Amino acid sequence: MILDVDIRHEQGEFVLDARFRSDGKLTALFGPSGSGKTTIVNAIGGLVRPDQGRVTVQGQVLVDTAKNIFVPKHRRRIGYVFQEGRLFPHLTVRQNLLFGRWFTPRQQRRTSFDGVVDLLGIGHLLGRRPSTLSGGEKQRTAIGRALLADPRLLLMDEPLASLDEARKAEIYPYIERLRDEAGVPIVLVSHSVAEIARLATSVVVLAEGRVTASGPASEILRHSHLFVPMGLAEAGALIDARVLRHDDPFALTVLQARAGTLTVPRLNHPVGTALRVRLRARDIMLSLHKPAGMSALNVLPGRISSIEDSEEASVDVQLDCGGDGLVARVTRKSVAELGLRPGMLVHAIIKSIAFDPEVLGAVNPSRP
Ligand SMILES: Nc1ncnc2c1ncn2[C@@H]1O[C@H](COP(=O)(O)OP(=O)(O)OP(=O)(O)O)[C@@H](O)[C@H]1O
Repeated sequence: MILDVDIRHEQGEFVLDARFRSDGKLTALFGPSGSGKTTIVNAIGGLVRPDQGRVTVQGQVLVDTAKNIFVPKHRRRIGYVFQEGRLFPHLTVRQNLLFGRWFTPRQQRRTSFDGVVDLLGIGHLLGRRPSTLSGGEKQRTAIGRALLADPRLLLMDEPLASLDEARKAEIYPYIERLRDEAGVPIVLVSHSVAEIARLATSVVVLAEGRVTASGPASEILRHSHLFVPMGLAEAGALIDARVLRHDDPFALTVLQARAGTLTVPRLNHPVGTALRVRLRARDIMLSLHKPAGMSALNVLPGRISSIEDSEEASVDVQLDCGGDGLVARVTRKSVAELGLRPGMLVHAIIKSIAFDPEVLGAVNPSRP
């Protein structure tokens, strides 16, 4: 188990009572402001000493109040990346990066300087000072500095929150590479469902100091009731696909998923690239028959696996489409009128514009 957290902690009026385990390469902590995300990150990093409980990272007990264990933060080998990179302004990028190394004894250094510089694409910035860098370049340098200390775990507390959408899109591929190549598990605090859908392998949902759900990202994101009240409109399926071919005359790309083929606006990824695609529940309609004479390009046959039991106007209908789990958010009225029930064969209709370029993340991205 990469991460095992079971803590209680009081802070003024606020009571944190959180328990979760994660084996994910990138665990996202998700929840409204004040739900306790930063407090958990700080308890893992050693900045907060919980009143009670245990924190274990990669098998090492960092906190166990029952045994009076509290490993001080400088002995935890946990890297931190904050919202605003916190680089040293008077040092160059190279010196900032090397600063990360000073605290790691030479014989424990496993990460290569050149490898990190290459992974984060910051070789051309080494002689510059932080004041001359863009927000995204600063964050890549801050990530590099944390990685060069050979951390057991990397904590990222809203590292992209201060960046605009364009800068975020620029940095996502680097975080994906970090997740897939660097071998250092990551805990990421995020408010953004789109960001989590793109980056997370596991998700822990928090509300008022408690864990309301946790598990693999593909499972958690499929259930909109887990996201109330923040992300109802954002819930959806995450499925794996590959670029099958490009249809240049029409500026389209065809993807192959287990569920079938999906046509999306032209992507720049080469044929064969593995992608993670998010299909939002609200963007999917259901039909009993294979539709004819309509403009939607994506129609996937599937079987209803379950229908949410709810008093609300809309409900989640979970589908199994050739082994891919999809979810459609439809009105309860439609469920009644179409006579939808588990086991039934239906067609999920998805408009190609429902594919959101920002969440089409490469699973094993090529070097940008
Ligand atoms: N030192 C402190 N003393 C008293 N209360 C605190 C202290 N630090 C945090 N809190 C309270 O603890 C609660 C949880 O804070 P925390 O920063 O963990 O939330 P969060 O989920 O990270 O929020 P955000 O998304 O806004 O960063 C909040 O109600 C906050 O006001």
